[in-house]
Amino acid sequence: MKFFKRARNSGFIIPDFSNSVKYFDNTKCKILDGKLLSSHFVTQAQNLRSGRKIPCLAVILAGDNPASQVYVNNKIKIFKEAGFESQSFFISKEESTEKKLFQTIDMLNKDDNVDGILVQLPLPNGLNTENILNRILPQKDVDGFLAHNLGTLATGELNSAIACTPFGVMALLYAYGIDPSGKNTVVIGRSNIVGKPMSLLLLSADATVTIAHSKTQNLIQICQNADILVAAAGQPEMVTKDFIKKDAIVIDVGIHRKENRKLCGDTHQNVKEIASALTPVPGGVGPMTIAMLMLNTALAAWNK
Ligand SMILES: Nc1nc2c(c(=O)[nH]1)N[C@@H](CN(C=O)c1ccc(C(=O)N[C@@H](CCC(=O)O)C(=O)O)cc1)CN2
Repeated sequence: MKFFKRARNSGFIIPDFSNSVKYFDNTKCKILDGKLLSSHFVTQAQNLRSGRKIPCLAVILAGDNPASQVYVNNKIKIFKEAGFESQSFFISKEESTEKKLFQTIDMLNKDDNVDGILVQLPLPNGLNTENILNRILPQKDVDGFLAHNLGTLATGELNSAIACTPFGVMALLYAYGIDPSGKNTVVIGRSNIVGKPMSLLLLSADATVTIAHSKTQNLIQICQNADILVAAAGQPEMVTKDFIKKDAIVIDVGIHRKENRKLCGDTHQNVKEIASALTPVPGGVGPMTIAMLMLNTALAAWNK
């Protein structure tokens, strides 16, 4: 964007504001700030800690996925900031067998000081994720991924660990005064980690819920009916403004690294032209995932 141009006749530099409206993002779309909200959670967790058992999380990282290494380090750093304890178990790709992971989980299941066990996903190829996760005791499943905990959520009970990403989405919605009750909501994605628990949480909050996925027909029309649209499709910038009902709230759960190294989500930036609120990537749902992990670990430690 240029504010000046060279005059055609004189060659002088003269002001030119003709494009200035494009300089700032002048849409009215509100940005739902997960980074800010997550920092409030960390502070509150710090304050609540005094006089109680120090919550302890054990993180298992199998293999050498570089993004997973970053996420695990972030978790350890944030736990430390809140005065929580964490232990990490790094298992090389070569050593990552089902037997080795079972042994590590069994040892942590028995350790009374460990309140929560987290196996960082994705696991190296060849390992059966479900088998390995199901080795964790349900009361130590602070990711909320186990069939036991997802099943509890399906009954409408909210008293066992809830998957951190959808839990963080609900916290963000309520923090911005957005009540899903009675709203038409569409969740794109049906994974056990995000799509299904997200839909169950919205249902528990009295929303009308549609789950869309890769085989859904007329996806755009379905999304155009959503007051709240949750994009968890795993496809970079797939959701464009054409999907969005005017003034809808758009929650972007995706996180992808583009060729230019910048991060993007499942939604295109042009949704801001139509939506009334959007979670940014980065700084939206991602930080809330870690905040909710802290909350789940604290609850596992304090509600024994
Ligand atoms: N056992 C688990 N594995 C995975 C989970 C999970 O919840 N439990 N979720 C993702 C990865 N993840 C946490 O593990 C995670 C990803 C991203 C963020 C985040 O805060 N992202 C930042 C951007 C970070 C960057 O610069 O790369 C943001 O969105 O602002 C937090 C947690 C898969 N595996």
